[in-house]
Amino acid sequence: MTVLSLDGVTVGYGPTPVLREIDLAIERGEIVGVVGKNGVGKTTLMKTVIGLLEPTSGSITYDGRDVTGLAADDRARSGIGYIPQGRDIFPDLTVEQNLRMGEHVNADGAVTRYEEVYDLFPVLEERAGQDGGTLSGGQQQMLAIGRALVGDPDLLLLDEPSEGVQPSIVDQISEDMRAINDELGTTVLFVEQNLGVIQEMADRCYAMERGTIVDELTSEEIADEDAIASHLAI
Ligand SMILES: Nc1ncnc2c1ncn2[C@@H]1O[C@H](COP(=O)(O)OP(=O)(O)OP(=O)(O)O)[C@@H](O)[C@H]1O
Repeated sequence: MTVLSLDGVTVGYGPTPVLREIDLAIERGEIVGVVGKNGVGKTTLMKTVIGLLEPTSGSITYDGRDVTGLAADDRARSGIGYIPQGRDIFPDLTVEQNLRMGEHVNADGAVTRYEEVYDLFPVLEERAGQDGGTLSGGQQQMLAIGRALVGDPDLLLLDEPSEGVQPSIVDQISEDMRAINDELGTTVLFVEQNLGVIQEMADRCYAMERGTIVDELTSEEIADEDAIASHLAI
């Protein structure tokens, strides 16, 4: 079943479009990557899906419902979680307080997943009383993922999870995302430039250039470094 589709979406920050005529479809349970060099519009795509930018034309369907005009907070409550580039955790709040922030997007009666978050990331339980700003980059990324999971999303959007994370932890983040997908059934759409993360996480990828989708890569093509390298900033 298709959980998210964009049909002919054109959007920008002013009169000039940054994304033009974007078509994509994500099936329930998939992990789909978006690759492309700096400035092609990957973050803009994420912001459009979560409702921070309104398309000038085209439509967005989530869970069988047209959400093109739906406000960002309503989209979050309907199950779209977002982990922004740079994570945006609250450095002066404790780990636990940061996680509690995730509850604010919950619809009344939604399950909050503290136990599952602490099972996935035991370090967050160990450091529950510590300020978020004292965690390493990788732990902050775990906290940002945990905060989004507390909101009980069906679809999780993740913007450059490997950025600012030391190489030894980067693999761990990819494995954690696969575990979240497997165990919680969460569908994932992520932006990434790190080849290893893309190869570890993605079932398939969309490749972007200058505001449009120019290619779709299968898992076989993702495994072939030469096929994917032209879409990355390396
Ligand atoms: N707030 C904004 N106002 C105006 N233009 C913006 C804004 N944010 C991004 N842009 C422009 O939109 C285009 C796409 O930017 P976007 O951040 O979506 O790219 P990206 O592929 O995510 O890049 P990166 O890999 O560097 O994060 C760029 O030309 C950028 O200058």
